[in-house]
Amino acid sequence: MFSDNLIHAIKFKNNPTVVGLDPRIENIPEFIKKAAFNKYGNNTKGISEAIYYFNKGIVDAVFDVVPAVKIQIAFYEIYGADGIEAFYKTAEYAKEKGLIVIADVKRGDIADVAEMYSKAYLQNPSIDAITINPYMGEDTITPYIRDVLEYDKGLFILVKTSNAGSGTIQNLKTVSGTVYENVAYMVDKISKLAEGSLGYSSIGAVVGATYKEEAKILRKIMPSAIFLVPGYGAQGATAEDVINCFDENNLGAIVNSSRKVIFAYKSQYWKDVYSEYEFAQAARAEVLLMMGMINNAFLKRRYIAC
Ligand SMILES: O=c1ccn([C@@H]2O[C@H](COP(=O)(O)O)[C@@H](O)[C@H]2O)c(=O)[nH]1
Repeated sequence: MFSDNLIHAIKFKNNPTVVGLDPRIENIPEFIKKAAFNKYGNNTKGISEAIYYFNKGIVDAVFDVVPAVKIQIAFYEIYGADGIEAFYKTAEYAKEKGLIVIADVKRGDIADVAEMYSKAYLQNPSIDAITINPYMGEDTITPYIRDVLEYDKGLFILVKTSNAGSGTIQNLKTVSGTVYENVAYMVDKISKLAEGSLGYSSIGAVVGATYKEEAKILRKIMPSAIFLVPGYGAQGATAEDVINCFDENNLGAIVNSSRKVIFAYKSQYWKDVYSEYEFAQAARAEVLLMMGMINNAFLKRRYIAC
């Protein structure tokens, strides 16, 4: 089952971090762009080849230390069919390297249309899980639930997102709590349908790392949901901020970092250590640092509790 596989991978690697493959062409090393553009031209094909080559380097550098990658489809869609090809080639490559592949597609539409989106991703052998937007209502997520069970895949439902403006809608108060709490109650109910042998569900929630207090509330409302936690690093959240997303066993969450990891070679911290030719080693160093920070935060939490 998806949730069992994810929990096993997190335990095996002792690492709950996920590398986000959100390639921005302007940040990809010049030597990669030069090679791809010389071969295919500075067009959607050349850019998509550069992206794929870059992603491959990142995957090769981190596959043994992280359980999963999250691929944000927007960075591929922008390059049309060539970009989509790079998206699927990246997913296939990551899968070949034994990684769990999360496609961050944030779909949401009426049920008839959702059925198409659901099949498009959840039937694909290279994709293990997707993100969806539930804000059109419970009926719109039913097709995904069916496919999660049929194809043994995972689902991460947006509950409380990491962006600064998420409160304008998600924090609105209703007679039964905030909007995001109500969505969490719905996710909790649905997640019971897909619980694995380790007590975690293949139907999880997206909870932003940038909302520490909300995460504490949400952890209680959805005890068996695995949280996909974006917002670490580039959006400002730290290991201390994500700790509330984890349960008392230090499980139940995976923390994503995209820009901060994949473009680490350009950062203030690593730029004097790694050259652009060593972009992948820099990403590995950043991810190991993140892993260390989160594992330290677990120790600190236990120490304080004693
Ligand atoms: O609430 C959300 C949901 C998804 N995301 C996605 O996570 C990454 C964040 O990238 P960083 O570079 O680490 O900031 C990106 O793919 C978003 O689409 C999110 O940020 N917040």
